[in-house]
Amino acid sequence: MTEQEARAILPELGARVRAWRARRGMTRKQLAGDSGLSERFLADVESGKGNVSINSLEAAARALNITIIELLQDAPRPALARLNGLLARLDDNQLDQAYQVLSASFGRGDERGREQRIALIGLRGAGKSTLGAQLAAERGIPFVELDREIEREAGTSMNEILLLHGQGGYRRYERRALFRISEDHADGVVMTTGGSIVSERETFDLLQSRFYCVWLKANPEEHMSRVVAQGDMRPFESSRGATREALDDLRRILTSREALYARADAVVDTASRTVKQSLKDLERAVPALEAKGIK
Ligand SMILES: Nc1ncnc2c1ncn2[C@@H]1O[C@H](COP(=O)(O)OP(=O)(O)OP(=O)(O)O)[C@@H](O)[C@H]1O
Ligand SMILES: O=C(O)C1=C[C@@H](O)[C@@H](O)[C@H](O)C1
Ligand SMILES: [Mg+2]
Repeated sequence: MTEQEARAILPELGARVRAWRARRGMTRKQLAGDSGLSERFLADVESGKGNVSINSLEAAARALNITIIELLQDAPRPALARLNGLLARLDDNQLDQAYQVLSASFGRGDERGREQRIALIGLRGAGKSTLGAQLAAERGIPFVELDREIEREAGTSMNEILLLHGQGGYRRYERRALFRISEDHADGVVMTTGGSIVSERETFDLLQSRFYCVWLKANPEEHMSRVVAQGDMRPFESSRGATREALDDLRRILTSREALYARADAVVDTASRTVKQSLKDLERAVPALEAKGIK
């Protein structure tokens, strides 16, 4: 973020503090009293001049009886807040059900050709490349690796993209590549993805809206032994192969992503299965192949 962009946030933040204070019907003097901040400081913040610290922001939010997140997020949409309130009471299973119901009514069913575009998601060593290539060959449809398409989009290697443009740049090329691949393959494709694709909501939403997603999973030990066999430990914390540290890191990453991967349309567990068995499981998990031209 440039200094100029950082400064542009301050008037926006000031307007939000003012709007919340108005909604609560609090004078600036009251907010100062309740938060322990000075009236002068609050006046500066509200007019976009004060570069407020996290602690002061927290104090103002608490006095307004909201969380710091609510203070920072975009203007609340009452209908969305009502829905969020309802969803927040559900457990994980109920949330999955709610997601299915909502996406069936309002979601991505109308995306042309979606069911024929298979995206394989999952952690490294899941078998995305191995099984993806075989599934595509069997179906007689193209096989693409998203990471290679991102490199094509950027005209340079993955390392260079990250070096030159950072994570943000990588994600931008990734979204462009996703658009292009889905536009180019109305008659079907099998695509592998990078393990972290689920971690940015906007990208994962785009992926799910245009591709039928299958989570290929395994247990941590198998992920690790498959990755070690390939001799490249990314993204796990290790310079010396399958250390305890690397396995702990893998477990942490898997745990933190499990609920996201689980949003896939289908799950195939490759643990203790041969490649041949998993290919059969994958075939069963994906929609039947439509004859070309029939939509
Ligand atoms: N049941 C199975 N299904 C898939 N692959 C398996 C299975 N059992 C063992 N393997 C082996 O695990 C490895 C999976 O590697 P692969 O490169 O396909 O994973 P990947 O998901 O593409 O990983 P990356 O994210 O690094 O690209 C292969 O060497 C494959 O032979
Ligand atoms: O799971 C991950 O976070 C990653 C997986 C790899 O495919 C690479 O995309 C990168 O090392 C990050
Ligand atoms: Mg791969």
